[in-house]
Amino acid sequence: MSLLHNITAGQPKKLIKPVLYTTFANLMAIAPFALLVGGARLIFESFVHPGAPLDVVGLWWVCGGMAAALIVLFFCEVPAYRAQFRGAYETAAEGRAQLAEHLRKLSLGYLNRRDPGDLANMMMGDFTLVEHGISHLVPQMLGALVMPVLALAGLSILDWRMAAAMFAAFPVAVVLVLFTSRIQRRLGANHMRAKIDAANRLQEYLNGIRVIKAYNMTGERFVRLEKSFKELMRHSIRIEGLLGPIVLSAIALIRAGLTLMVIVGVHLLLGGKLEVMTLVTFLLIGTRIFDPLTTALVNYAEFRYHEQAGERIVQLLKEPGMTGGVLPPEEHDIELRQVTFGYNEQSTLKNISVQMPAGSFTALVGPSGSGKSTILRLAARFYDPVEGKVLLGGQDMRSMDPEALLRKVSMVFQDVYLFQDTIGNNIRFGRSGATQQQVEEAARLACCHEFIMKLPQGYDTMVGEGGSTLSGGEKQRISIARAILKNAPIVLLDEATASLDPENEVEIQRAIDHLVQGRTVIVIAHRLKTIKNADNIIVLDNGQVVEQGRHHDLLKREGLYARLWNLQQQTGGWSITS
Ligand SMILES: Nc1ncnc2c1ncn2[C@@H]1O[C@H](COP(=O)(O)OP(=O)(O)OP(=O)(O)O)[C@@H](O)[C@H]1O
Repeated sequence: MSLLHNITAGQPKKLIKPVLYTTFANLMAIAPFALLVGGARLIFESFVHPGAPLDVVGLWWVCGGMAAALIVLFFCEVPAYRAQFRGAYETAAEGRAQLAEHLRKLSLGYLNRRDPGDLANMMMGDFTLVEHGISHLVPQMLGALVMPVLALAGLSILDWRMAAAMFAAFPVAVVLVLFTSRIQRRLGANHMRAKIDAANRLQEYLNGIRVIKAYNMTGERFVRLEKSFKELMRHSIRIEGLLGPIVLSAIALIRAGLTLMVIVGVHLLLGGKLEVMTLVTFLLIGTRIFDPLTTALVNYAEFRYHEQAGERIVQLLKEPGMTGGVLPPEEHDIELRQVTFGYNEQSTLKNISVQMPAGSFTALVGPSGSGKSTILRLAARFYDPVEGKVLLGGQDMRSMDPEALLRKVSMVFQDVYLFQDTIGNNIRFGRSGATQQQVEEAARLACCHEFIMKLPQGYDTMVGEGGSTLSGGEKQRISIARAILKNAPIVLLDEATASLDPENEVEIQRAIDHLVQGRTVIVIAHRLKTIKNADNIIVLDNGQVVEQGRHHDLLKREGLYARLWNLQQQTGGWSITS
């Protein structure tokens, strides 16, 4: 049962229709064959009993019956075919959507631990194997067994000795194939790993193709990619090379049943212990019975590999998402109370306690790697702390529904991601169902309406994947428009670095001013002049709060903040001097 559960990626009910229809179609497929045996018996009757007239009427009935059976069979096979493919594609489509939904609920910590190639392969490759399992393997395997099982029952009644000879080797073949299961599991897992590694290498190669070209590293990177492809080839050859001969041996054993049956049949016939008609019946059925049996056997071997793909999906679906069902409160002050957190064994934040009152403007400052982005991620509950609590309105965020919580938060990051969709829809992502007027209003406040209107199709202009067709400043402003449209009471902002030109900088600053009005705002500040008016500046160093207060107070202390401030005053940005 767990095999069927796995191969359907947790939806075994989807097999009911395809299996029932296919089994019925296979039952119907026996009718013409049974009529053929009947016809042959009529013909042989006149030879076995010389002088007996040929039953011409009976033969015509057989012919008519065969024609009718063919028509009935056609009308059985069409719905069977439809049920198989509908079942397969429905399962894959629903399963992919269910998995995508589940991924959204998992913590970023879990997703970070998994390779992106692994998840992409699961979404596309593993579900394709599940599709094939439902459309072909399981219905064909079970359907193929209908004829041999009925034949075994019928022939055993006709002559048990002949039936025993016919199926003598079958149990041995089954044991042989079952024996391969464990080897196949190990080889299948290795093959799957090699496939994921090749997908990761390919993704890395494609993502980094600009850097590869710029540094002329084509050769070196390509060697890694080529190596992963060769490794995949090696595992593919190994899985086929080891399992192929075992499955072929099992097939040979099954087919040997026909020879054994003929030998036993001739022996019994010569000894006068078997009628000619019985031998003829066995011969006729024997030639037809071994193909479905070998189909079932080969399908079973393949089935185990596909089952592993489904099992991976089932395991991921079992992975618990972030807990909490309580709706977040209407008070929007945020507090980190004695929080310790690390992405791995190392602690990134060490026993931090900070408060961000509702409606206040808090700035996070500190050297690179000091933990600023990590605090933002905890405030949005992308992760839960290892120790301590993150509180919203005095309540532990762990108890809150993560999705309801995210509805209260607008985020603007440095690395803006835009979807391959129109600019209008990319802004509407902030609030689905927003009218065109509302989208344009948000775009105006974010200082991007003008440049959008200059584009060929205005708000209907398509954006390349990740926003590749727009400049950094333009993408930033679109993401601010998105956040303005969302109109959430909490704003988390990773301020753009000094890489923007002065014109863009002024516009983005204006857009941000609109976004943060009257909200609880936490900003990661790279340029300290932008946070001079912050209500509280939290200075981090190596995962700890080393100072906090207002700009002038911190300057007076002459600590890390004052040093960073003086440094920025001196440089004002980097330049090439020679
Ligand atoms: N997803 C992650 N997995 C593992 N370690 C991470 C991850 N993200 C950040 N880190 C590590 O955590 C530490 C703090 O990172 P964080 O991004 O919070 O610093 P930051 O102060 O925002 O840095 P920057 O100003 O350079 O963006 C760093 O040592 C970083 O390497």
